[in-house]
Parts: sequence; C-alpha cells; structure tokens
Amino acid sequence: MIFNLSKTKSIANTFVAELRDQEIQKDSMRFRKNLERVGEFFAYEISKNLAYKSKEVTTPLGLSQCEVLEHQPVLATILRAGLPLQQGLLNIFDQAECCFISAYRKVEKSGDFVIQMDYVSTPDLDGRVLIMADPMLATGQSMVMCCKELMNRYNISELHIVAAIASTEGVMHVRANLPKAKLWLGAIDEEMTSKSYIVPGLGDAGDLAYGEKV
Ligand SMILES: O=P(O)(O)OC[C@H]1O[C@H](OP(=O)(O)OP(=O)(O)O)[C@H](O)[C@@H]1O
Ligand SMILES: O=c1cc[nH]c(=O)[nH]1
Repeated sequence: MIFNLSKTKSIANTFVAELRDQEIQKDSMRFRKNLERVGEFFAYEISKNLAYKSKEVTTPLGLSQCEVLEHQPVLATILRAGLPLQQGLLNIFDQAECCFISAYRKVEKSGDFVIQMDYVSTPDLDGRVLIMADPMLATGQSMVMCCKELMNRYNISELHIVAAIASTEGVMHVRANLPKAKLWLGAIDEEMTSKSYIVPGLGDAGDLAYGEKV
C-alpha cells in the first residue's frame, strides 16, 4: 500500500511545498514546524486504519459512548532529521511510546557510502503497530536497515513508514525488502544526484532542521 499525498487535494501539500522552497528553508524553525505538520497529517491518516474500542465517557450532563484508539502505536525515527516528523506524529498519538535509532551515511574512500547504525533505543515491539518516520527516503538503505534491525528483534504486528519525500528508487528498495510495510509519502521524486540526494527533493533535511554537520 502506498499513500502518495501529492496525488491528493490536501492542505498538507502546502507544508511539503514550503519544505522544498529554498527561500522558506532559511527559517529553520519553520522547516522543523512543517515537518511536524506533515507528521501530524500522516498520523491522522494512519489513525483511520487502526483498531478502536468503545469507551463510556462521563460528561457534565450525562454519559457518552465514544470510539477511542484501542492501542497506541510505537513511533520510531532515525536521527537527526526524523525528530520533528516524529514529534508531529507524537502530537496526535500523544500517549505513544517512542523508539530512536542513530544511523548515518558513512562515506568510504571510493566515494560510496554504507549505512552506519550505532544506537537503538526502543520499547518492546512484540505485537505492536510500529510507525517509522524519516523525512527522506532516498536510496531507502537507512530505512530498510533500521526496520530490519527492529524486525529481527521483535515480532512487529504492522509496519507503517512515513516520509515527506521519497525517490522512486527508495520506494522500490523498500517494497523489495519490506513487502508488508505500508508507505505514507508526501511525494515521490524520480531522480537522484550521483551522491544519492533526491531531485528536486529539498536538500539535506538534517542540516536544514539543525545546521550543517561538519
Ligand atoms: O534513503 P537513504 O539513502 O538511506 O537516505 C536517507 C537518510 O538520509 C537522511 O539522513 P542523514 O544521513 O542525512 O543524517 P542526518 O539526519 O543526521 O542529517 C535522512 O534523514 C535519512 O535518514
Ligand atoms: O535528498 C536527500 C537524501 C538524503 N538525505 C537528505 O537529507 N536528503
């Protein structure tokens, strides 16, 4: 299942347009805020697919039978750029437990890169719905490695992947390696640079949110 926001009429497309805009990107607070708003939008969309239970709520004037989420999903992300996107999801799934993974592209002498994963901090994921959020799905290598690491450790019941912008290659890589994952994407761009940056994409999401890394 692939949900492609750019093919729908939604105010959330404006958030993605602002994320891409090099003038608006100069305001890093707005960049982070727009990632958060994209996270909030996808949380709402994903919530339509989760399980609900009936709950009796006492109001000042009587009793109301309400439909509430049965179980909170677990919200995972990949440092750094994933943090504001995860925060957006957490604004909606406000009692969710969170998982943090550190992974980055380690460039080798040849110019090629491998994904270096250093740190995983997670609650128990057995039988849980996991939402993995990372703004950029470029080659898809970071996403696949991090999800596989968690899937090797736990029996995850359902995997949702959220990205603001994906490349066609990244989507294919995820589909080939995580066939059961549901993809929630802001847009899918066709091209990548020789350094595997998405074109037109938005540039370096981590740097735009938190400053250039040295
Ligand atoms: O699909 P891939 O080719 O694996 O690339 C995507 C990864 O690149 C970005 O992180 P980056 O490595 O730039 O780290 P940062 O968030 O710390 O800047 C992004 O947030 C993903 O984690
Ligand atoms: O286009 C890309 C690819 C990887 N990481 C980013 O931040 N942007």
